[in-house]
Amino acid sequence: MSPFDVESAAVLAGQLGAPERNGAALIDAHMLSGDSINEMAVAESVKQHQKTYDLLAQKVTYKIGSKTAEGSRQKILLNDVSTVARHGEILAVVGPSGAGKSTFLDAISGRIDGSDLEGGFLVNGAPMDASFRRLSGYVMQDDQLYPLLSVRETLMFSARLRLPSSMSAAEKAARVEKTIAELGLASCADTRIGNESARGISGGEKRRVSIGVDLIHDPSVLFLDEPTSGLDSTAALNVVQTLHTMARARGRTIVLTIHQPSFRLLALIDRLLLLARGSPVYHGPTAGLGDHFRRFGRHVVAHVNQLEFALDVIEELEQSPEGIEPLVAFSRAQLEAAGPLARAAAAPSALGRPRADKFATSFASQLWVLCDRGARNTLRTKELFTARLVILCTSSFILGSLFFRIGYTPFGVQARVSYIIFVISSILFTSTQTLPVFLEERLIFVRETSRGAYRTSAFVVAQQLVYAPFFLLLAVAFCAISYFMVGMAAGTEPFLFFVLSVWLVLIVANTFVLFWGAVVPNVIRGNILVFYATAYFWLLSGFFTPLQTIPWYWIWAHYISTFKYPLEMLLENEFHAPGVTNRCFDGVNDGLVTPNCTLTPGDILGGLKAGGVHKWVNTGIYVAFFFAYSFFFYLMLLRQTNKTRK
Ligand SMILES: Nc1ncnc2c1ncn2[C@@H]1O[C@H](COP(=O)(O)OP(=O)(O)OP(=O)(O)O)[C@@H](O)[C@H]1O
Repeated sequence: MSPFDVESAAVLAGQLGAPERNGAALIDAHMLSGDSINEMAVAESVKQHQKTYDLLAQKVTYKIGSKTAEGSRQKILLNDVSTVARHGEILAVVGPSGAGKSTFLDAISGRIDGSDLEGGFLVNGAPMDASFRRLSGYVMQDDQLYPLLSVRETLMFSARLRLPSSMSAAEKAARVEKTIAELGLASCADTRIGNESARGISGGEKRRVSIGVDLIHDPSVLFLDEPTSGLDSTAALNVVQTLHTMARARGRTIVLTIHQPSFRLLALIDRLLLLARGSPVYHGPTAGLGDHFRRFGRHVVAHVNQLEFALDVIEELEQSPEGIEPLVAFSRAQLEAAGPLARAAAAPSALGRPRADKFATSFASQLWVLCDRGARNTLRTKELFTARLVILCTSSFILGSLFFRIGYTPFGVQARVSYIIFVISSILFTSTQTLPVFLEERLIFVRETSRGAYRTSAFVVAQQLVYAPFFLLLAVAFCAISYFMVGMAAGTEPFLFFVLSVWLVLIVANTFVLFWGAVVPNVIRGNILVFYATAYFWLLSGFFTPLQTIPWYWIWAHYISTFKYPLEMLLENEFHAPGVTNRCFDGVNDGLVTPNCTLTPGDILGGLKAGGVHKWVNTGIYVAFFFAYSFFFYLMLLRQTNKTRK
């Protein structure tokens, strides 16, 4: 073992800087050092890359549930687990199914919060804080990727978001190509990711793309939950080989969970944390696992995968009357005999406190990339784009033919009002189309922003910028078909105002749905919530329930109704239009308003309680609604980003 290796382990133990290291720390340092480490390479990498991180988990216990009067309903998911993950190494968290591997990975990566988590985590000797999440990458067990982007596009967007602006586009593209080659994705680089409805790349390839997305910016610390699941043995070996090289060559710290690794794969792993029912039953160099079990009284047969053997022993003990307790107690005693894993370090170690540069790129650059990605996804999502365009155009044509060329009669009034109400309600009630698409995107958003890929504000603005032109196209297409068929107020200004209003209704309705999409856990609840909220806004818009009949405690709902403002805007636009305002609608005096006219546009607006506020004032209020919902959407997303397992 080189002096460097001993020293860095001692650093981890919080002993660096002490004039004399005591025996326990040195034992600890020796225990922490893996024999298989290519010391020169790691030492060299430390020289080149100052940002290397060592993690220490100290006596971590995680319980869920609560203690009740009748007894404890608590479940212990992690029980007094301590471990160390060093730069330049791979630490694998292993154990039978349900042992707590993913839970431990969540804990050490800062994804578990709250009073149920006991013990502590140190990063280079300093307590782990929120900034740590930004400098580390986390590859989840579920692949959360945009199904309509190709492999190359997916990796390129990740590179554009996560690599610094100082890198040229060519350098970023080169990094993407290198990642594609390293992960063996060349043959499917231009294939779309796909999903249940549209077949794309295979499950194993998806796994590798997910890893690539988080590898591309070369994070200092990388957590991977089951990176080899769904991969054949060669592909699994390639992935772990890539991680191994990354750890060695660049001094990265890698922590992963893994199920039954093969012999060859195990050789690439430096350190193991073996868990059984949430308790540690071995922690140390991979090569030491056999010895540990030998000391426990179980002799590993030669040429047998040591980990497989250990898992078999655990399973056998679990079936026995005394359970795994003897092994847990033995392992604890071994750990204690070796000395404390680390002394709590009050001061940050020489490797430095974790420093997370907030974001790799500027707000403008993030916005540009997110708009580019959002536009591609929207254009390729048929339910959002083509289908919605076709539905709105068809609906507009049906409406136009139903109220074709209505005149200036009482029926004309009814038809105009019905047309306006139908336009608003059909848009508001069909806006939930965005919900399922957004809920899928939300998972990707959380994955990306929780690791500091971009600002939440950039995402919110990009969402609006991507949708706005698309909604303008829908509004123009819809109005161009039915507005003239119905024979609404003639003239450029009323028509353009009508288009503007329809556009705003589409935008506000979409923002309203996005806001709920950031709150609700699933599509069903989201649909119900949006539907009922919209239905009550409709009821309380003032059209069905006159303002004076609404109980005082529901008046607030009238003023925040998403129907009220566009309804008044469009009614005023129609009945105050130059060509309509002097028309008589009583059916007798069809023509200009005369003293005998019994139904003037003023009477109509008065009866509908509209026109009291200028249409541009209502427009201003409606635009304010858009900003308010966008802001709430932003706040809810921020909550999602910072959400941790409680
Ligand atoms: N929210 C929860 N409520 C109750 N039990 C939970 C909860 N989360 C996890 N568990 C339980 O905690 C244990 C550890 O779960 P975890 O997912 O960490 O195991 P694992 O070792 O990663 O399993 P696998 O290899 O099957 O993925 C399991 O028994 C699981 O059922």
